[in-house]
Amino acid sequence: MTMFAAGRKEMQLMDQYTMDVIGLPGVVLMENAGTKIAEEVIASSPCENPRIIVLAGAGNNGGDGFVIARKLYDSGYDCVVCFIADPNKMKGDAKVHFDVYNKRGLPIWYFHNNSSRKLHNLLSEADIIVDAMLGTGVNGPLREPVSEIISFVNRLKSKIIMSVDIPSGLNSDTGKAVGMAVKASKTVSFVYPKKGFFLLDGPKYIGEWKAVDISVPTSIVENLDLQMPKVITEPLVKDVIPKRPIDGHKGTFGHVLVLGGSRPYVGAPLFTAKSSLLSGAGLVTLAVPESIYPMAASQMPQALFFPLPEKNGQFSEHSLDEI
Ligand SMILES: NC(=O)C1=CN([C@@H]2O[C@H](COP(=O)(O)OP(=O)(O)OC[C@H]3O[C@@H](n4cnc5c(N)ncnc54)[C@H](O)[C@@H]3O)[C@@H](O)[C@H]2O)[C@@H](O)CC1
Ligand SMILES: [K+]
Repeated sequence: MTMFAAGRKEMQLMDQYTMDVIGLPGVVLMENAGTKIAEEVIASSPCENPRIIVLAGAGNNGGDGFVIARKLYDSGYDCVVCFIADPNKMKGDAKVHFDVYNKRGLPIWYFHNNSSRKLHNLLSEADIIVDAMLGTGVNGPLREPVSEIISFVNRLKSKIIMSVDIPSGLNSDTGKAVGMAVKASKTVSFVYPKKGFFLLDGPKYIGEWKAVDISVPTSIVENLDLQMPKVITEPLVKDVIPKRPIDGHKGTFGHVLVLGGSRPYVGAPLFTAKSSLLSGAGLVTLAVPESIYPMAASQMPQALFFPLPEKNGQFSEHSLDEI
């Protein structure tokens, strides 16, 4: 499967198509999303009975958090949701899962202005922190209490911090962390990794990343003609590099001519020739100004050499005739 890097818009279009055209409701996607993350949390568990805290916001990322906590609870884990927003702001699919969680009477703790110390204690005692505060819907500089909570989470040592879809605070399109973002040890993203994982601040925040299927079919990319950058993965590289015939030899894998260098710049043609051989070329010929030929040849005996006429340490016009 081709791995694309998706932006916020593309994810919205794919989710919407799955719901409106295919007919799979958003609450089902959220159930799938939460189930997949709960499996990842269990697989990453550092001990037999980890204490798990799920930080949940009021949007759909927080809705995922409620599913994750319910699944973990039902699998026998010690898990509590810390809800960091105003419950009255919950709506849509997230509200459905918030209500399900509460009707089950599962553990929840509501963060409020004077409860920072209690939250710090809860976080300090946790083995795993699941970050479901903000997802692709983050907009503008972080507001309180999210920024205070993120700065505390980032100061904690030796915890597993798993971000749901994207580290809270990171922009999924640009990779910009406006002020700050959660420094995740692992980010588990839905359908595709987000473009922001690979841009600007992204690589500093995402930790290890993984994309999981939530029943949004990837064929939608073609149906909607979405244009997204490809992520260079091992399967993609294997697909792109031609297969080497079993009876192949140096004559079958192509012959690269490296033309370059001058008296002060000997390294560039040598690096290019070495890279060519490492990339699979059968033969490499280095055409260099004749005065640097002895030095270049001593560095790379595996290449063929073609010294060319020079003037003041650079190719002269007579080189053209030889080439
Ligand atoms: N059906 C769907 O659309 C699905 C969505 N999913 C989840 O939904 C997420 C996107 O959900 P939403 O679009 O609801 O957005 P988010 O949940 O990412 O963010 C919206 C919430 O963040 C708050 N917020 C935004 N900017 C803020 C800031 N600068 N400071 C403080 N608070 C801020 C908003 O007040 C709102 O409560 C995805 O990342 C993914 O986790 C998944 O459940 C899969 C299915
Ligand atoms: K998140």
